[in-house]
Amino acid sequence: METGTAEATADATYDYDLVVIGSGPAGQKGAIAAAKRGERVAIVDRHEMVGGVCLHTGTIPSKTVREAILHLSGFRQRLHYGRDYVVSERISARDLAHRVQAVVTREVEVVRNQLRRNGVTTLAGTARFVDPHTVEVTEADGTPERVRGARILIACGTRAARSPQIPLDGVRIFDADQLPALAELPRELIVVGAGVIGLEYASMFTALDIKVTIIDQRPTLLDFVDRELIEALGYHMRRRGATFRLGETVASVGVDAQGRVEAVLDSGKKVRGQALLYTVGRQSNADLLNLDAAGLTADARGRIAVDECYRTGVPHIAAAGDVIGFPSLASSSAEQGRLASAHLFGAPRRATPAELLPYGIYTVPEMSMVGRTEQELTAARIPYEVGIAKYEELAKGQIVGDDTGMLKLLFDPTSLRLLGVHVIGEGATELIHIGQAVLALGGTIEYFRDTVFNYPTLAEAYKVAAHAGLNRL
Ligand SMILES: Cc1cc2nc3c(=O)[nH]c(=O)nc-3n(C[C@H](O)[C@H](O)[C@H](O)COP(=O)(O)OP(=O)(O)OC[C@H]3O[C@@H](n4cnc5c(N)ncnc54)[C@H](O)[C@@H]3O)c2cc1C
Ligand SMILES: NC(=O)c1ccc[n+]([C@@H]2O[C@H](COP(=O)([O-])OP(=O)(O)OC[C@H]3O[C@@H](n4cnc5c(N)ncnc54)[C@H](O)[C@@H]3O)[C@@H](O)[C@H]2O)c1
Repeated sequence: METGTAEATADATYDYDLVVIGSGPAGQKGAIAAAKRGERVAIVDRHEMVGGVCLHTGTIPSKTVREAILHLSGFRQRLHYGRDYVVSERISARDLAHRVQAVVTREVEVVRNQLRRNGVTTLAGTARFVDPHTVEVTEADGTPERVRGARILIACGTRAARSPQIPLDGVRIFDADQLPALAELPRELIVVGAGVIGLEYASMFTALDIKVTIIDQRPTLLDFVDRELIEALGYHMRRRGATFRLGETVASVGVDAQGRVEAVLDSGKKVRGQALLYTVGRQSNADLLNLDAAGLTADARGRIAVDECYRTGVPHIAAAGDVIGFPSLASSSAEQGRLASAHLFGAPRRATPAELLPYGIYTVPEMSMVGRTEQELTAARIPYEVGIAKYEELAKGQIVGDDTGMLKLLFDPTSLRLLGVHVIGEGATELIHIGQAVLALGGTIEYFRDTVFNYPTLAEAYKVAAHAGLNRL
């Protein structure tokens, strides 16, 4: 196996020390990490996709839409001014798209500048392997160019999974990749697939008083999330008019004679609505890479297998991000890209252990977690105690207009070591990092009891929960 910068740069037959396929979080961070070491790096992506799914159709657009909805609907102020309070009487798809466009344009600039400043060459086009060191980059006009890399990082990510039974038109029947470009908001929406994407969008739309029906073949929602949080989410969404049809599989989708979208379920039922969002998972882009030519294979779901150093079966080729599967998050993909790049150049770094990865789920209300759930601890027969703080007990909860949030600490009743943190409510995805730090450092919940937090803050929930937990012992 080739390692070390010297051998790679000494070999004049390579155009680059590293060629990166895909400019999402994994590709970007992998490319920049190598460039910072002084390597010659090229990154390949279609011109209009620089920044990846993360920037153009995934994380950034969806979180911007969420923020725009919460702002324009006056959702956060309803505790103070009543459930009918709105900031803008008519919220259109154009209002949301305008905000997405502004954020994406700015972020694309940031990504392009970062790559340029670090001397990374951007090659516009789609890459496919010709041999294990050569990729052919085909530009939009069809012109091919071949580049040779001493090392290659595959970070080609995913696209929305599609099915011939679901005739997407991007107007009435659409997937998450098409949603940010919608011309009109429906008054009622069917969401097929209650994974993270489906639930995030479904809950955002209920905040706009759009009538949402959520269908999923599984009987329960997001099994990796604390059950109390899921119950709370379901309660809030139902209160805003959402209907859940769980344990039901969608067999096909069509449009009826009245122009209404109709989802036909395996059970024979039909669910009708004005529009349908299809979010049943993601499909890897590895099928477009001609992996055979590189001596690589992907599994049935298009995922490329890697070892703990992100190396594929071909030692000079690494893979990172969604194309390697779990956990398929922008946050972890970026870190995997950095680590893969470091390993490729023989400078290994330690990865964050999986149990310390935080999850942020931007439903309304948002949820976040780190460490273990009650279900996992019970299954592993690990004794635990619980400390809960409700936002209604916090002055800041009242101030920001959230009196339904909750923070839950799970800890060892003997050693008092923190085992898990689960939060639902305003600021959950930010708050979680306090718990993550204590968990990573092997701390106990006495830390929260003995620390002075700013007042008034939502972070104070840690102290309230720690006291509540200790009182139960
Ligand atoms: C709707 C939605 C919301 C999400 N929200 C969150 C969130 O809130 N938080 C979070 O952490 N994660 C979120 N995610 C997941 C996150 O977006 C992904 O985990 C992340 O984008 C994966 O990064 P990546 O680098 O693997 O690839 P991607 O971001 O998928 O980028 C891959 C890039 O590779 C390019 N590419 C593919 N094939 C080729 C080829 N042959 N040649 C050249 N280029 C190629 C593509 O054009 C694309 O630009 C969300 C995803 C979606 C869809
Ligand atoms: N905040 C975040 O971190 C965030 C946000 C969005 C997306 N993501 C990432 O994106 C990835 C993809 O998310 P996703 O929600 O598309 O996929 P998913 O695989 O998580 O969920 C798809 C859901 O669709 C259901 N389903 C599949 N076929 C069906 C059918 N015919 N009828 C009814 N239900 C059906 C499945 O049971 C499943 O619950 C996730 O793995 C996640 O990591 C992360």
